[in-house]
Amino acid sequence: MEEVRETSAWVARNSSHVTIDSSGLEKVVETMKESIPKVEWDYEGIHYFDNGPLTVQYLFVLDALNFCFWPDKDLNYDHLAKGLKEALLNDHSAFDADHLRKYTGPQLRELLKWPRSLPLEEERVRLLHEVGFELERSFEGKASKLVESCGKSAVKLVALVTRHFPGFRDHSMYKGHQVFLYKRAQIFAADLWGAFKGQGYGEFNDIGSITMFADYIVPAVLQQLGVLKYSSTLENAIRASSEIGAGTEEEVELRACSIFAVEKMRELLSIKCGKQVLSVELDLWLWSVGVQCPSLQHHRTLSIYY
Ligand SMILES: Nc1nc2c(c(CN[C@H]3C=C[C@H](O)[C@@H]3O)cn2[C@@H]2O[C@H](COP(=O)(O)O)[C@@H](O)[C@H]2O)c(=O)[nH]1
Repeated sequence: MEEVRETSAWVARNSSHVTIDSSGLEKVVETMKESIPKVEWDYEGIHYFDNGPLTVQYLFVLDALNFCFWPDKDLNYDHLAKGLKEALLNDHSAFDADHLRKYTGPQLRELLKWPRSLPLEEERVRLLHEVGFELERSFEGKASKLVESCGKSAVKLVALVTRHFPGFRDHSMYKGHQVFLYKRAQIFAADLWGAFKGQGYGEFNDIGSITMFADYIVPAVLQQLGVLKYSSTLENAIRASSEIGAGTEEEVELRACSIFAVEKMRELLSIKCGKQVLSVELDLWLWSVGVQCPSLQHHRTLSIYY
């Protein structure tokens, strides 16, 4: 994901509101010298897995909807992963492409057993339709065909997903530059790799190319660890739970600086301790720390990308 790395680095070099504190970064790496924390994919036991193509379909639908849970204070990622799993266990055809094309808001709510409107519900439904329609048009209705056509390359998979499915084209304009973040497309590749343990549909020869997934949890963890520093205006806005507009400098910097910081962390681990770690592994560790910390305050942006 050279374009994600390069454009995030550009943002980090030109940022106004978020900075990477190199001594904070070194301290964190120091604590990881002895043993690098490793978190098992699906450590929560909430995902569907049958070692076959239906799991690929499940993960693609999951990552098509893997964004913006916070507007409902009781809703989180676990509800989505578990709800979709239950739906699939009850009806193996629930995510067939022709079904995906037809979901309504109330049906999606029912599927997730959620008693009220979902945040950005209309967008969630539109994205499901987009996935169903394009899978049917180009991949015989099967996300597994999409994955098979990538020749074990995560980079190709991200390129193919973003080319065919506009909802996955997570990018922004920043100080006149186009910045690529591709959170949901990259996490789809990582979820396959994690779920299938690097085998079968999860075998990618270039998994090291994937960056961290710029969401709203990991930036907050990096700040708490002292790796990211915010301007006082940004810090106050996050503390006050004020909404931060999508595409604002602040929002792009929070996400891009997180990607750059995790790349730096990986580099430093290699230089200082000779340990080779994947950004995907660092991401899952940082994310799991964040979701287990209920007092963590994260930035709030209405977005379909994360
Ligand atoms: N960077 C990063 N962000 C991630 C995930 C995951 C889940 N990955 C699964 C894969 C294997 C594991 O076992 C995990 O279960 C979700 N998110 C993001 O978090 C936010 C949800 O927060 P809350 O509202 O509190 O539930 C939202 O933006 C969502 O898109 C990740 O891994 N990395």
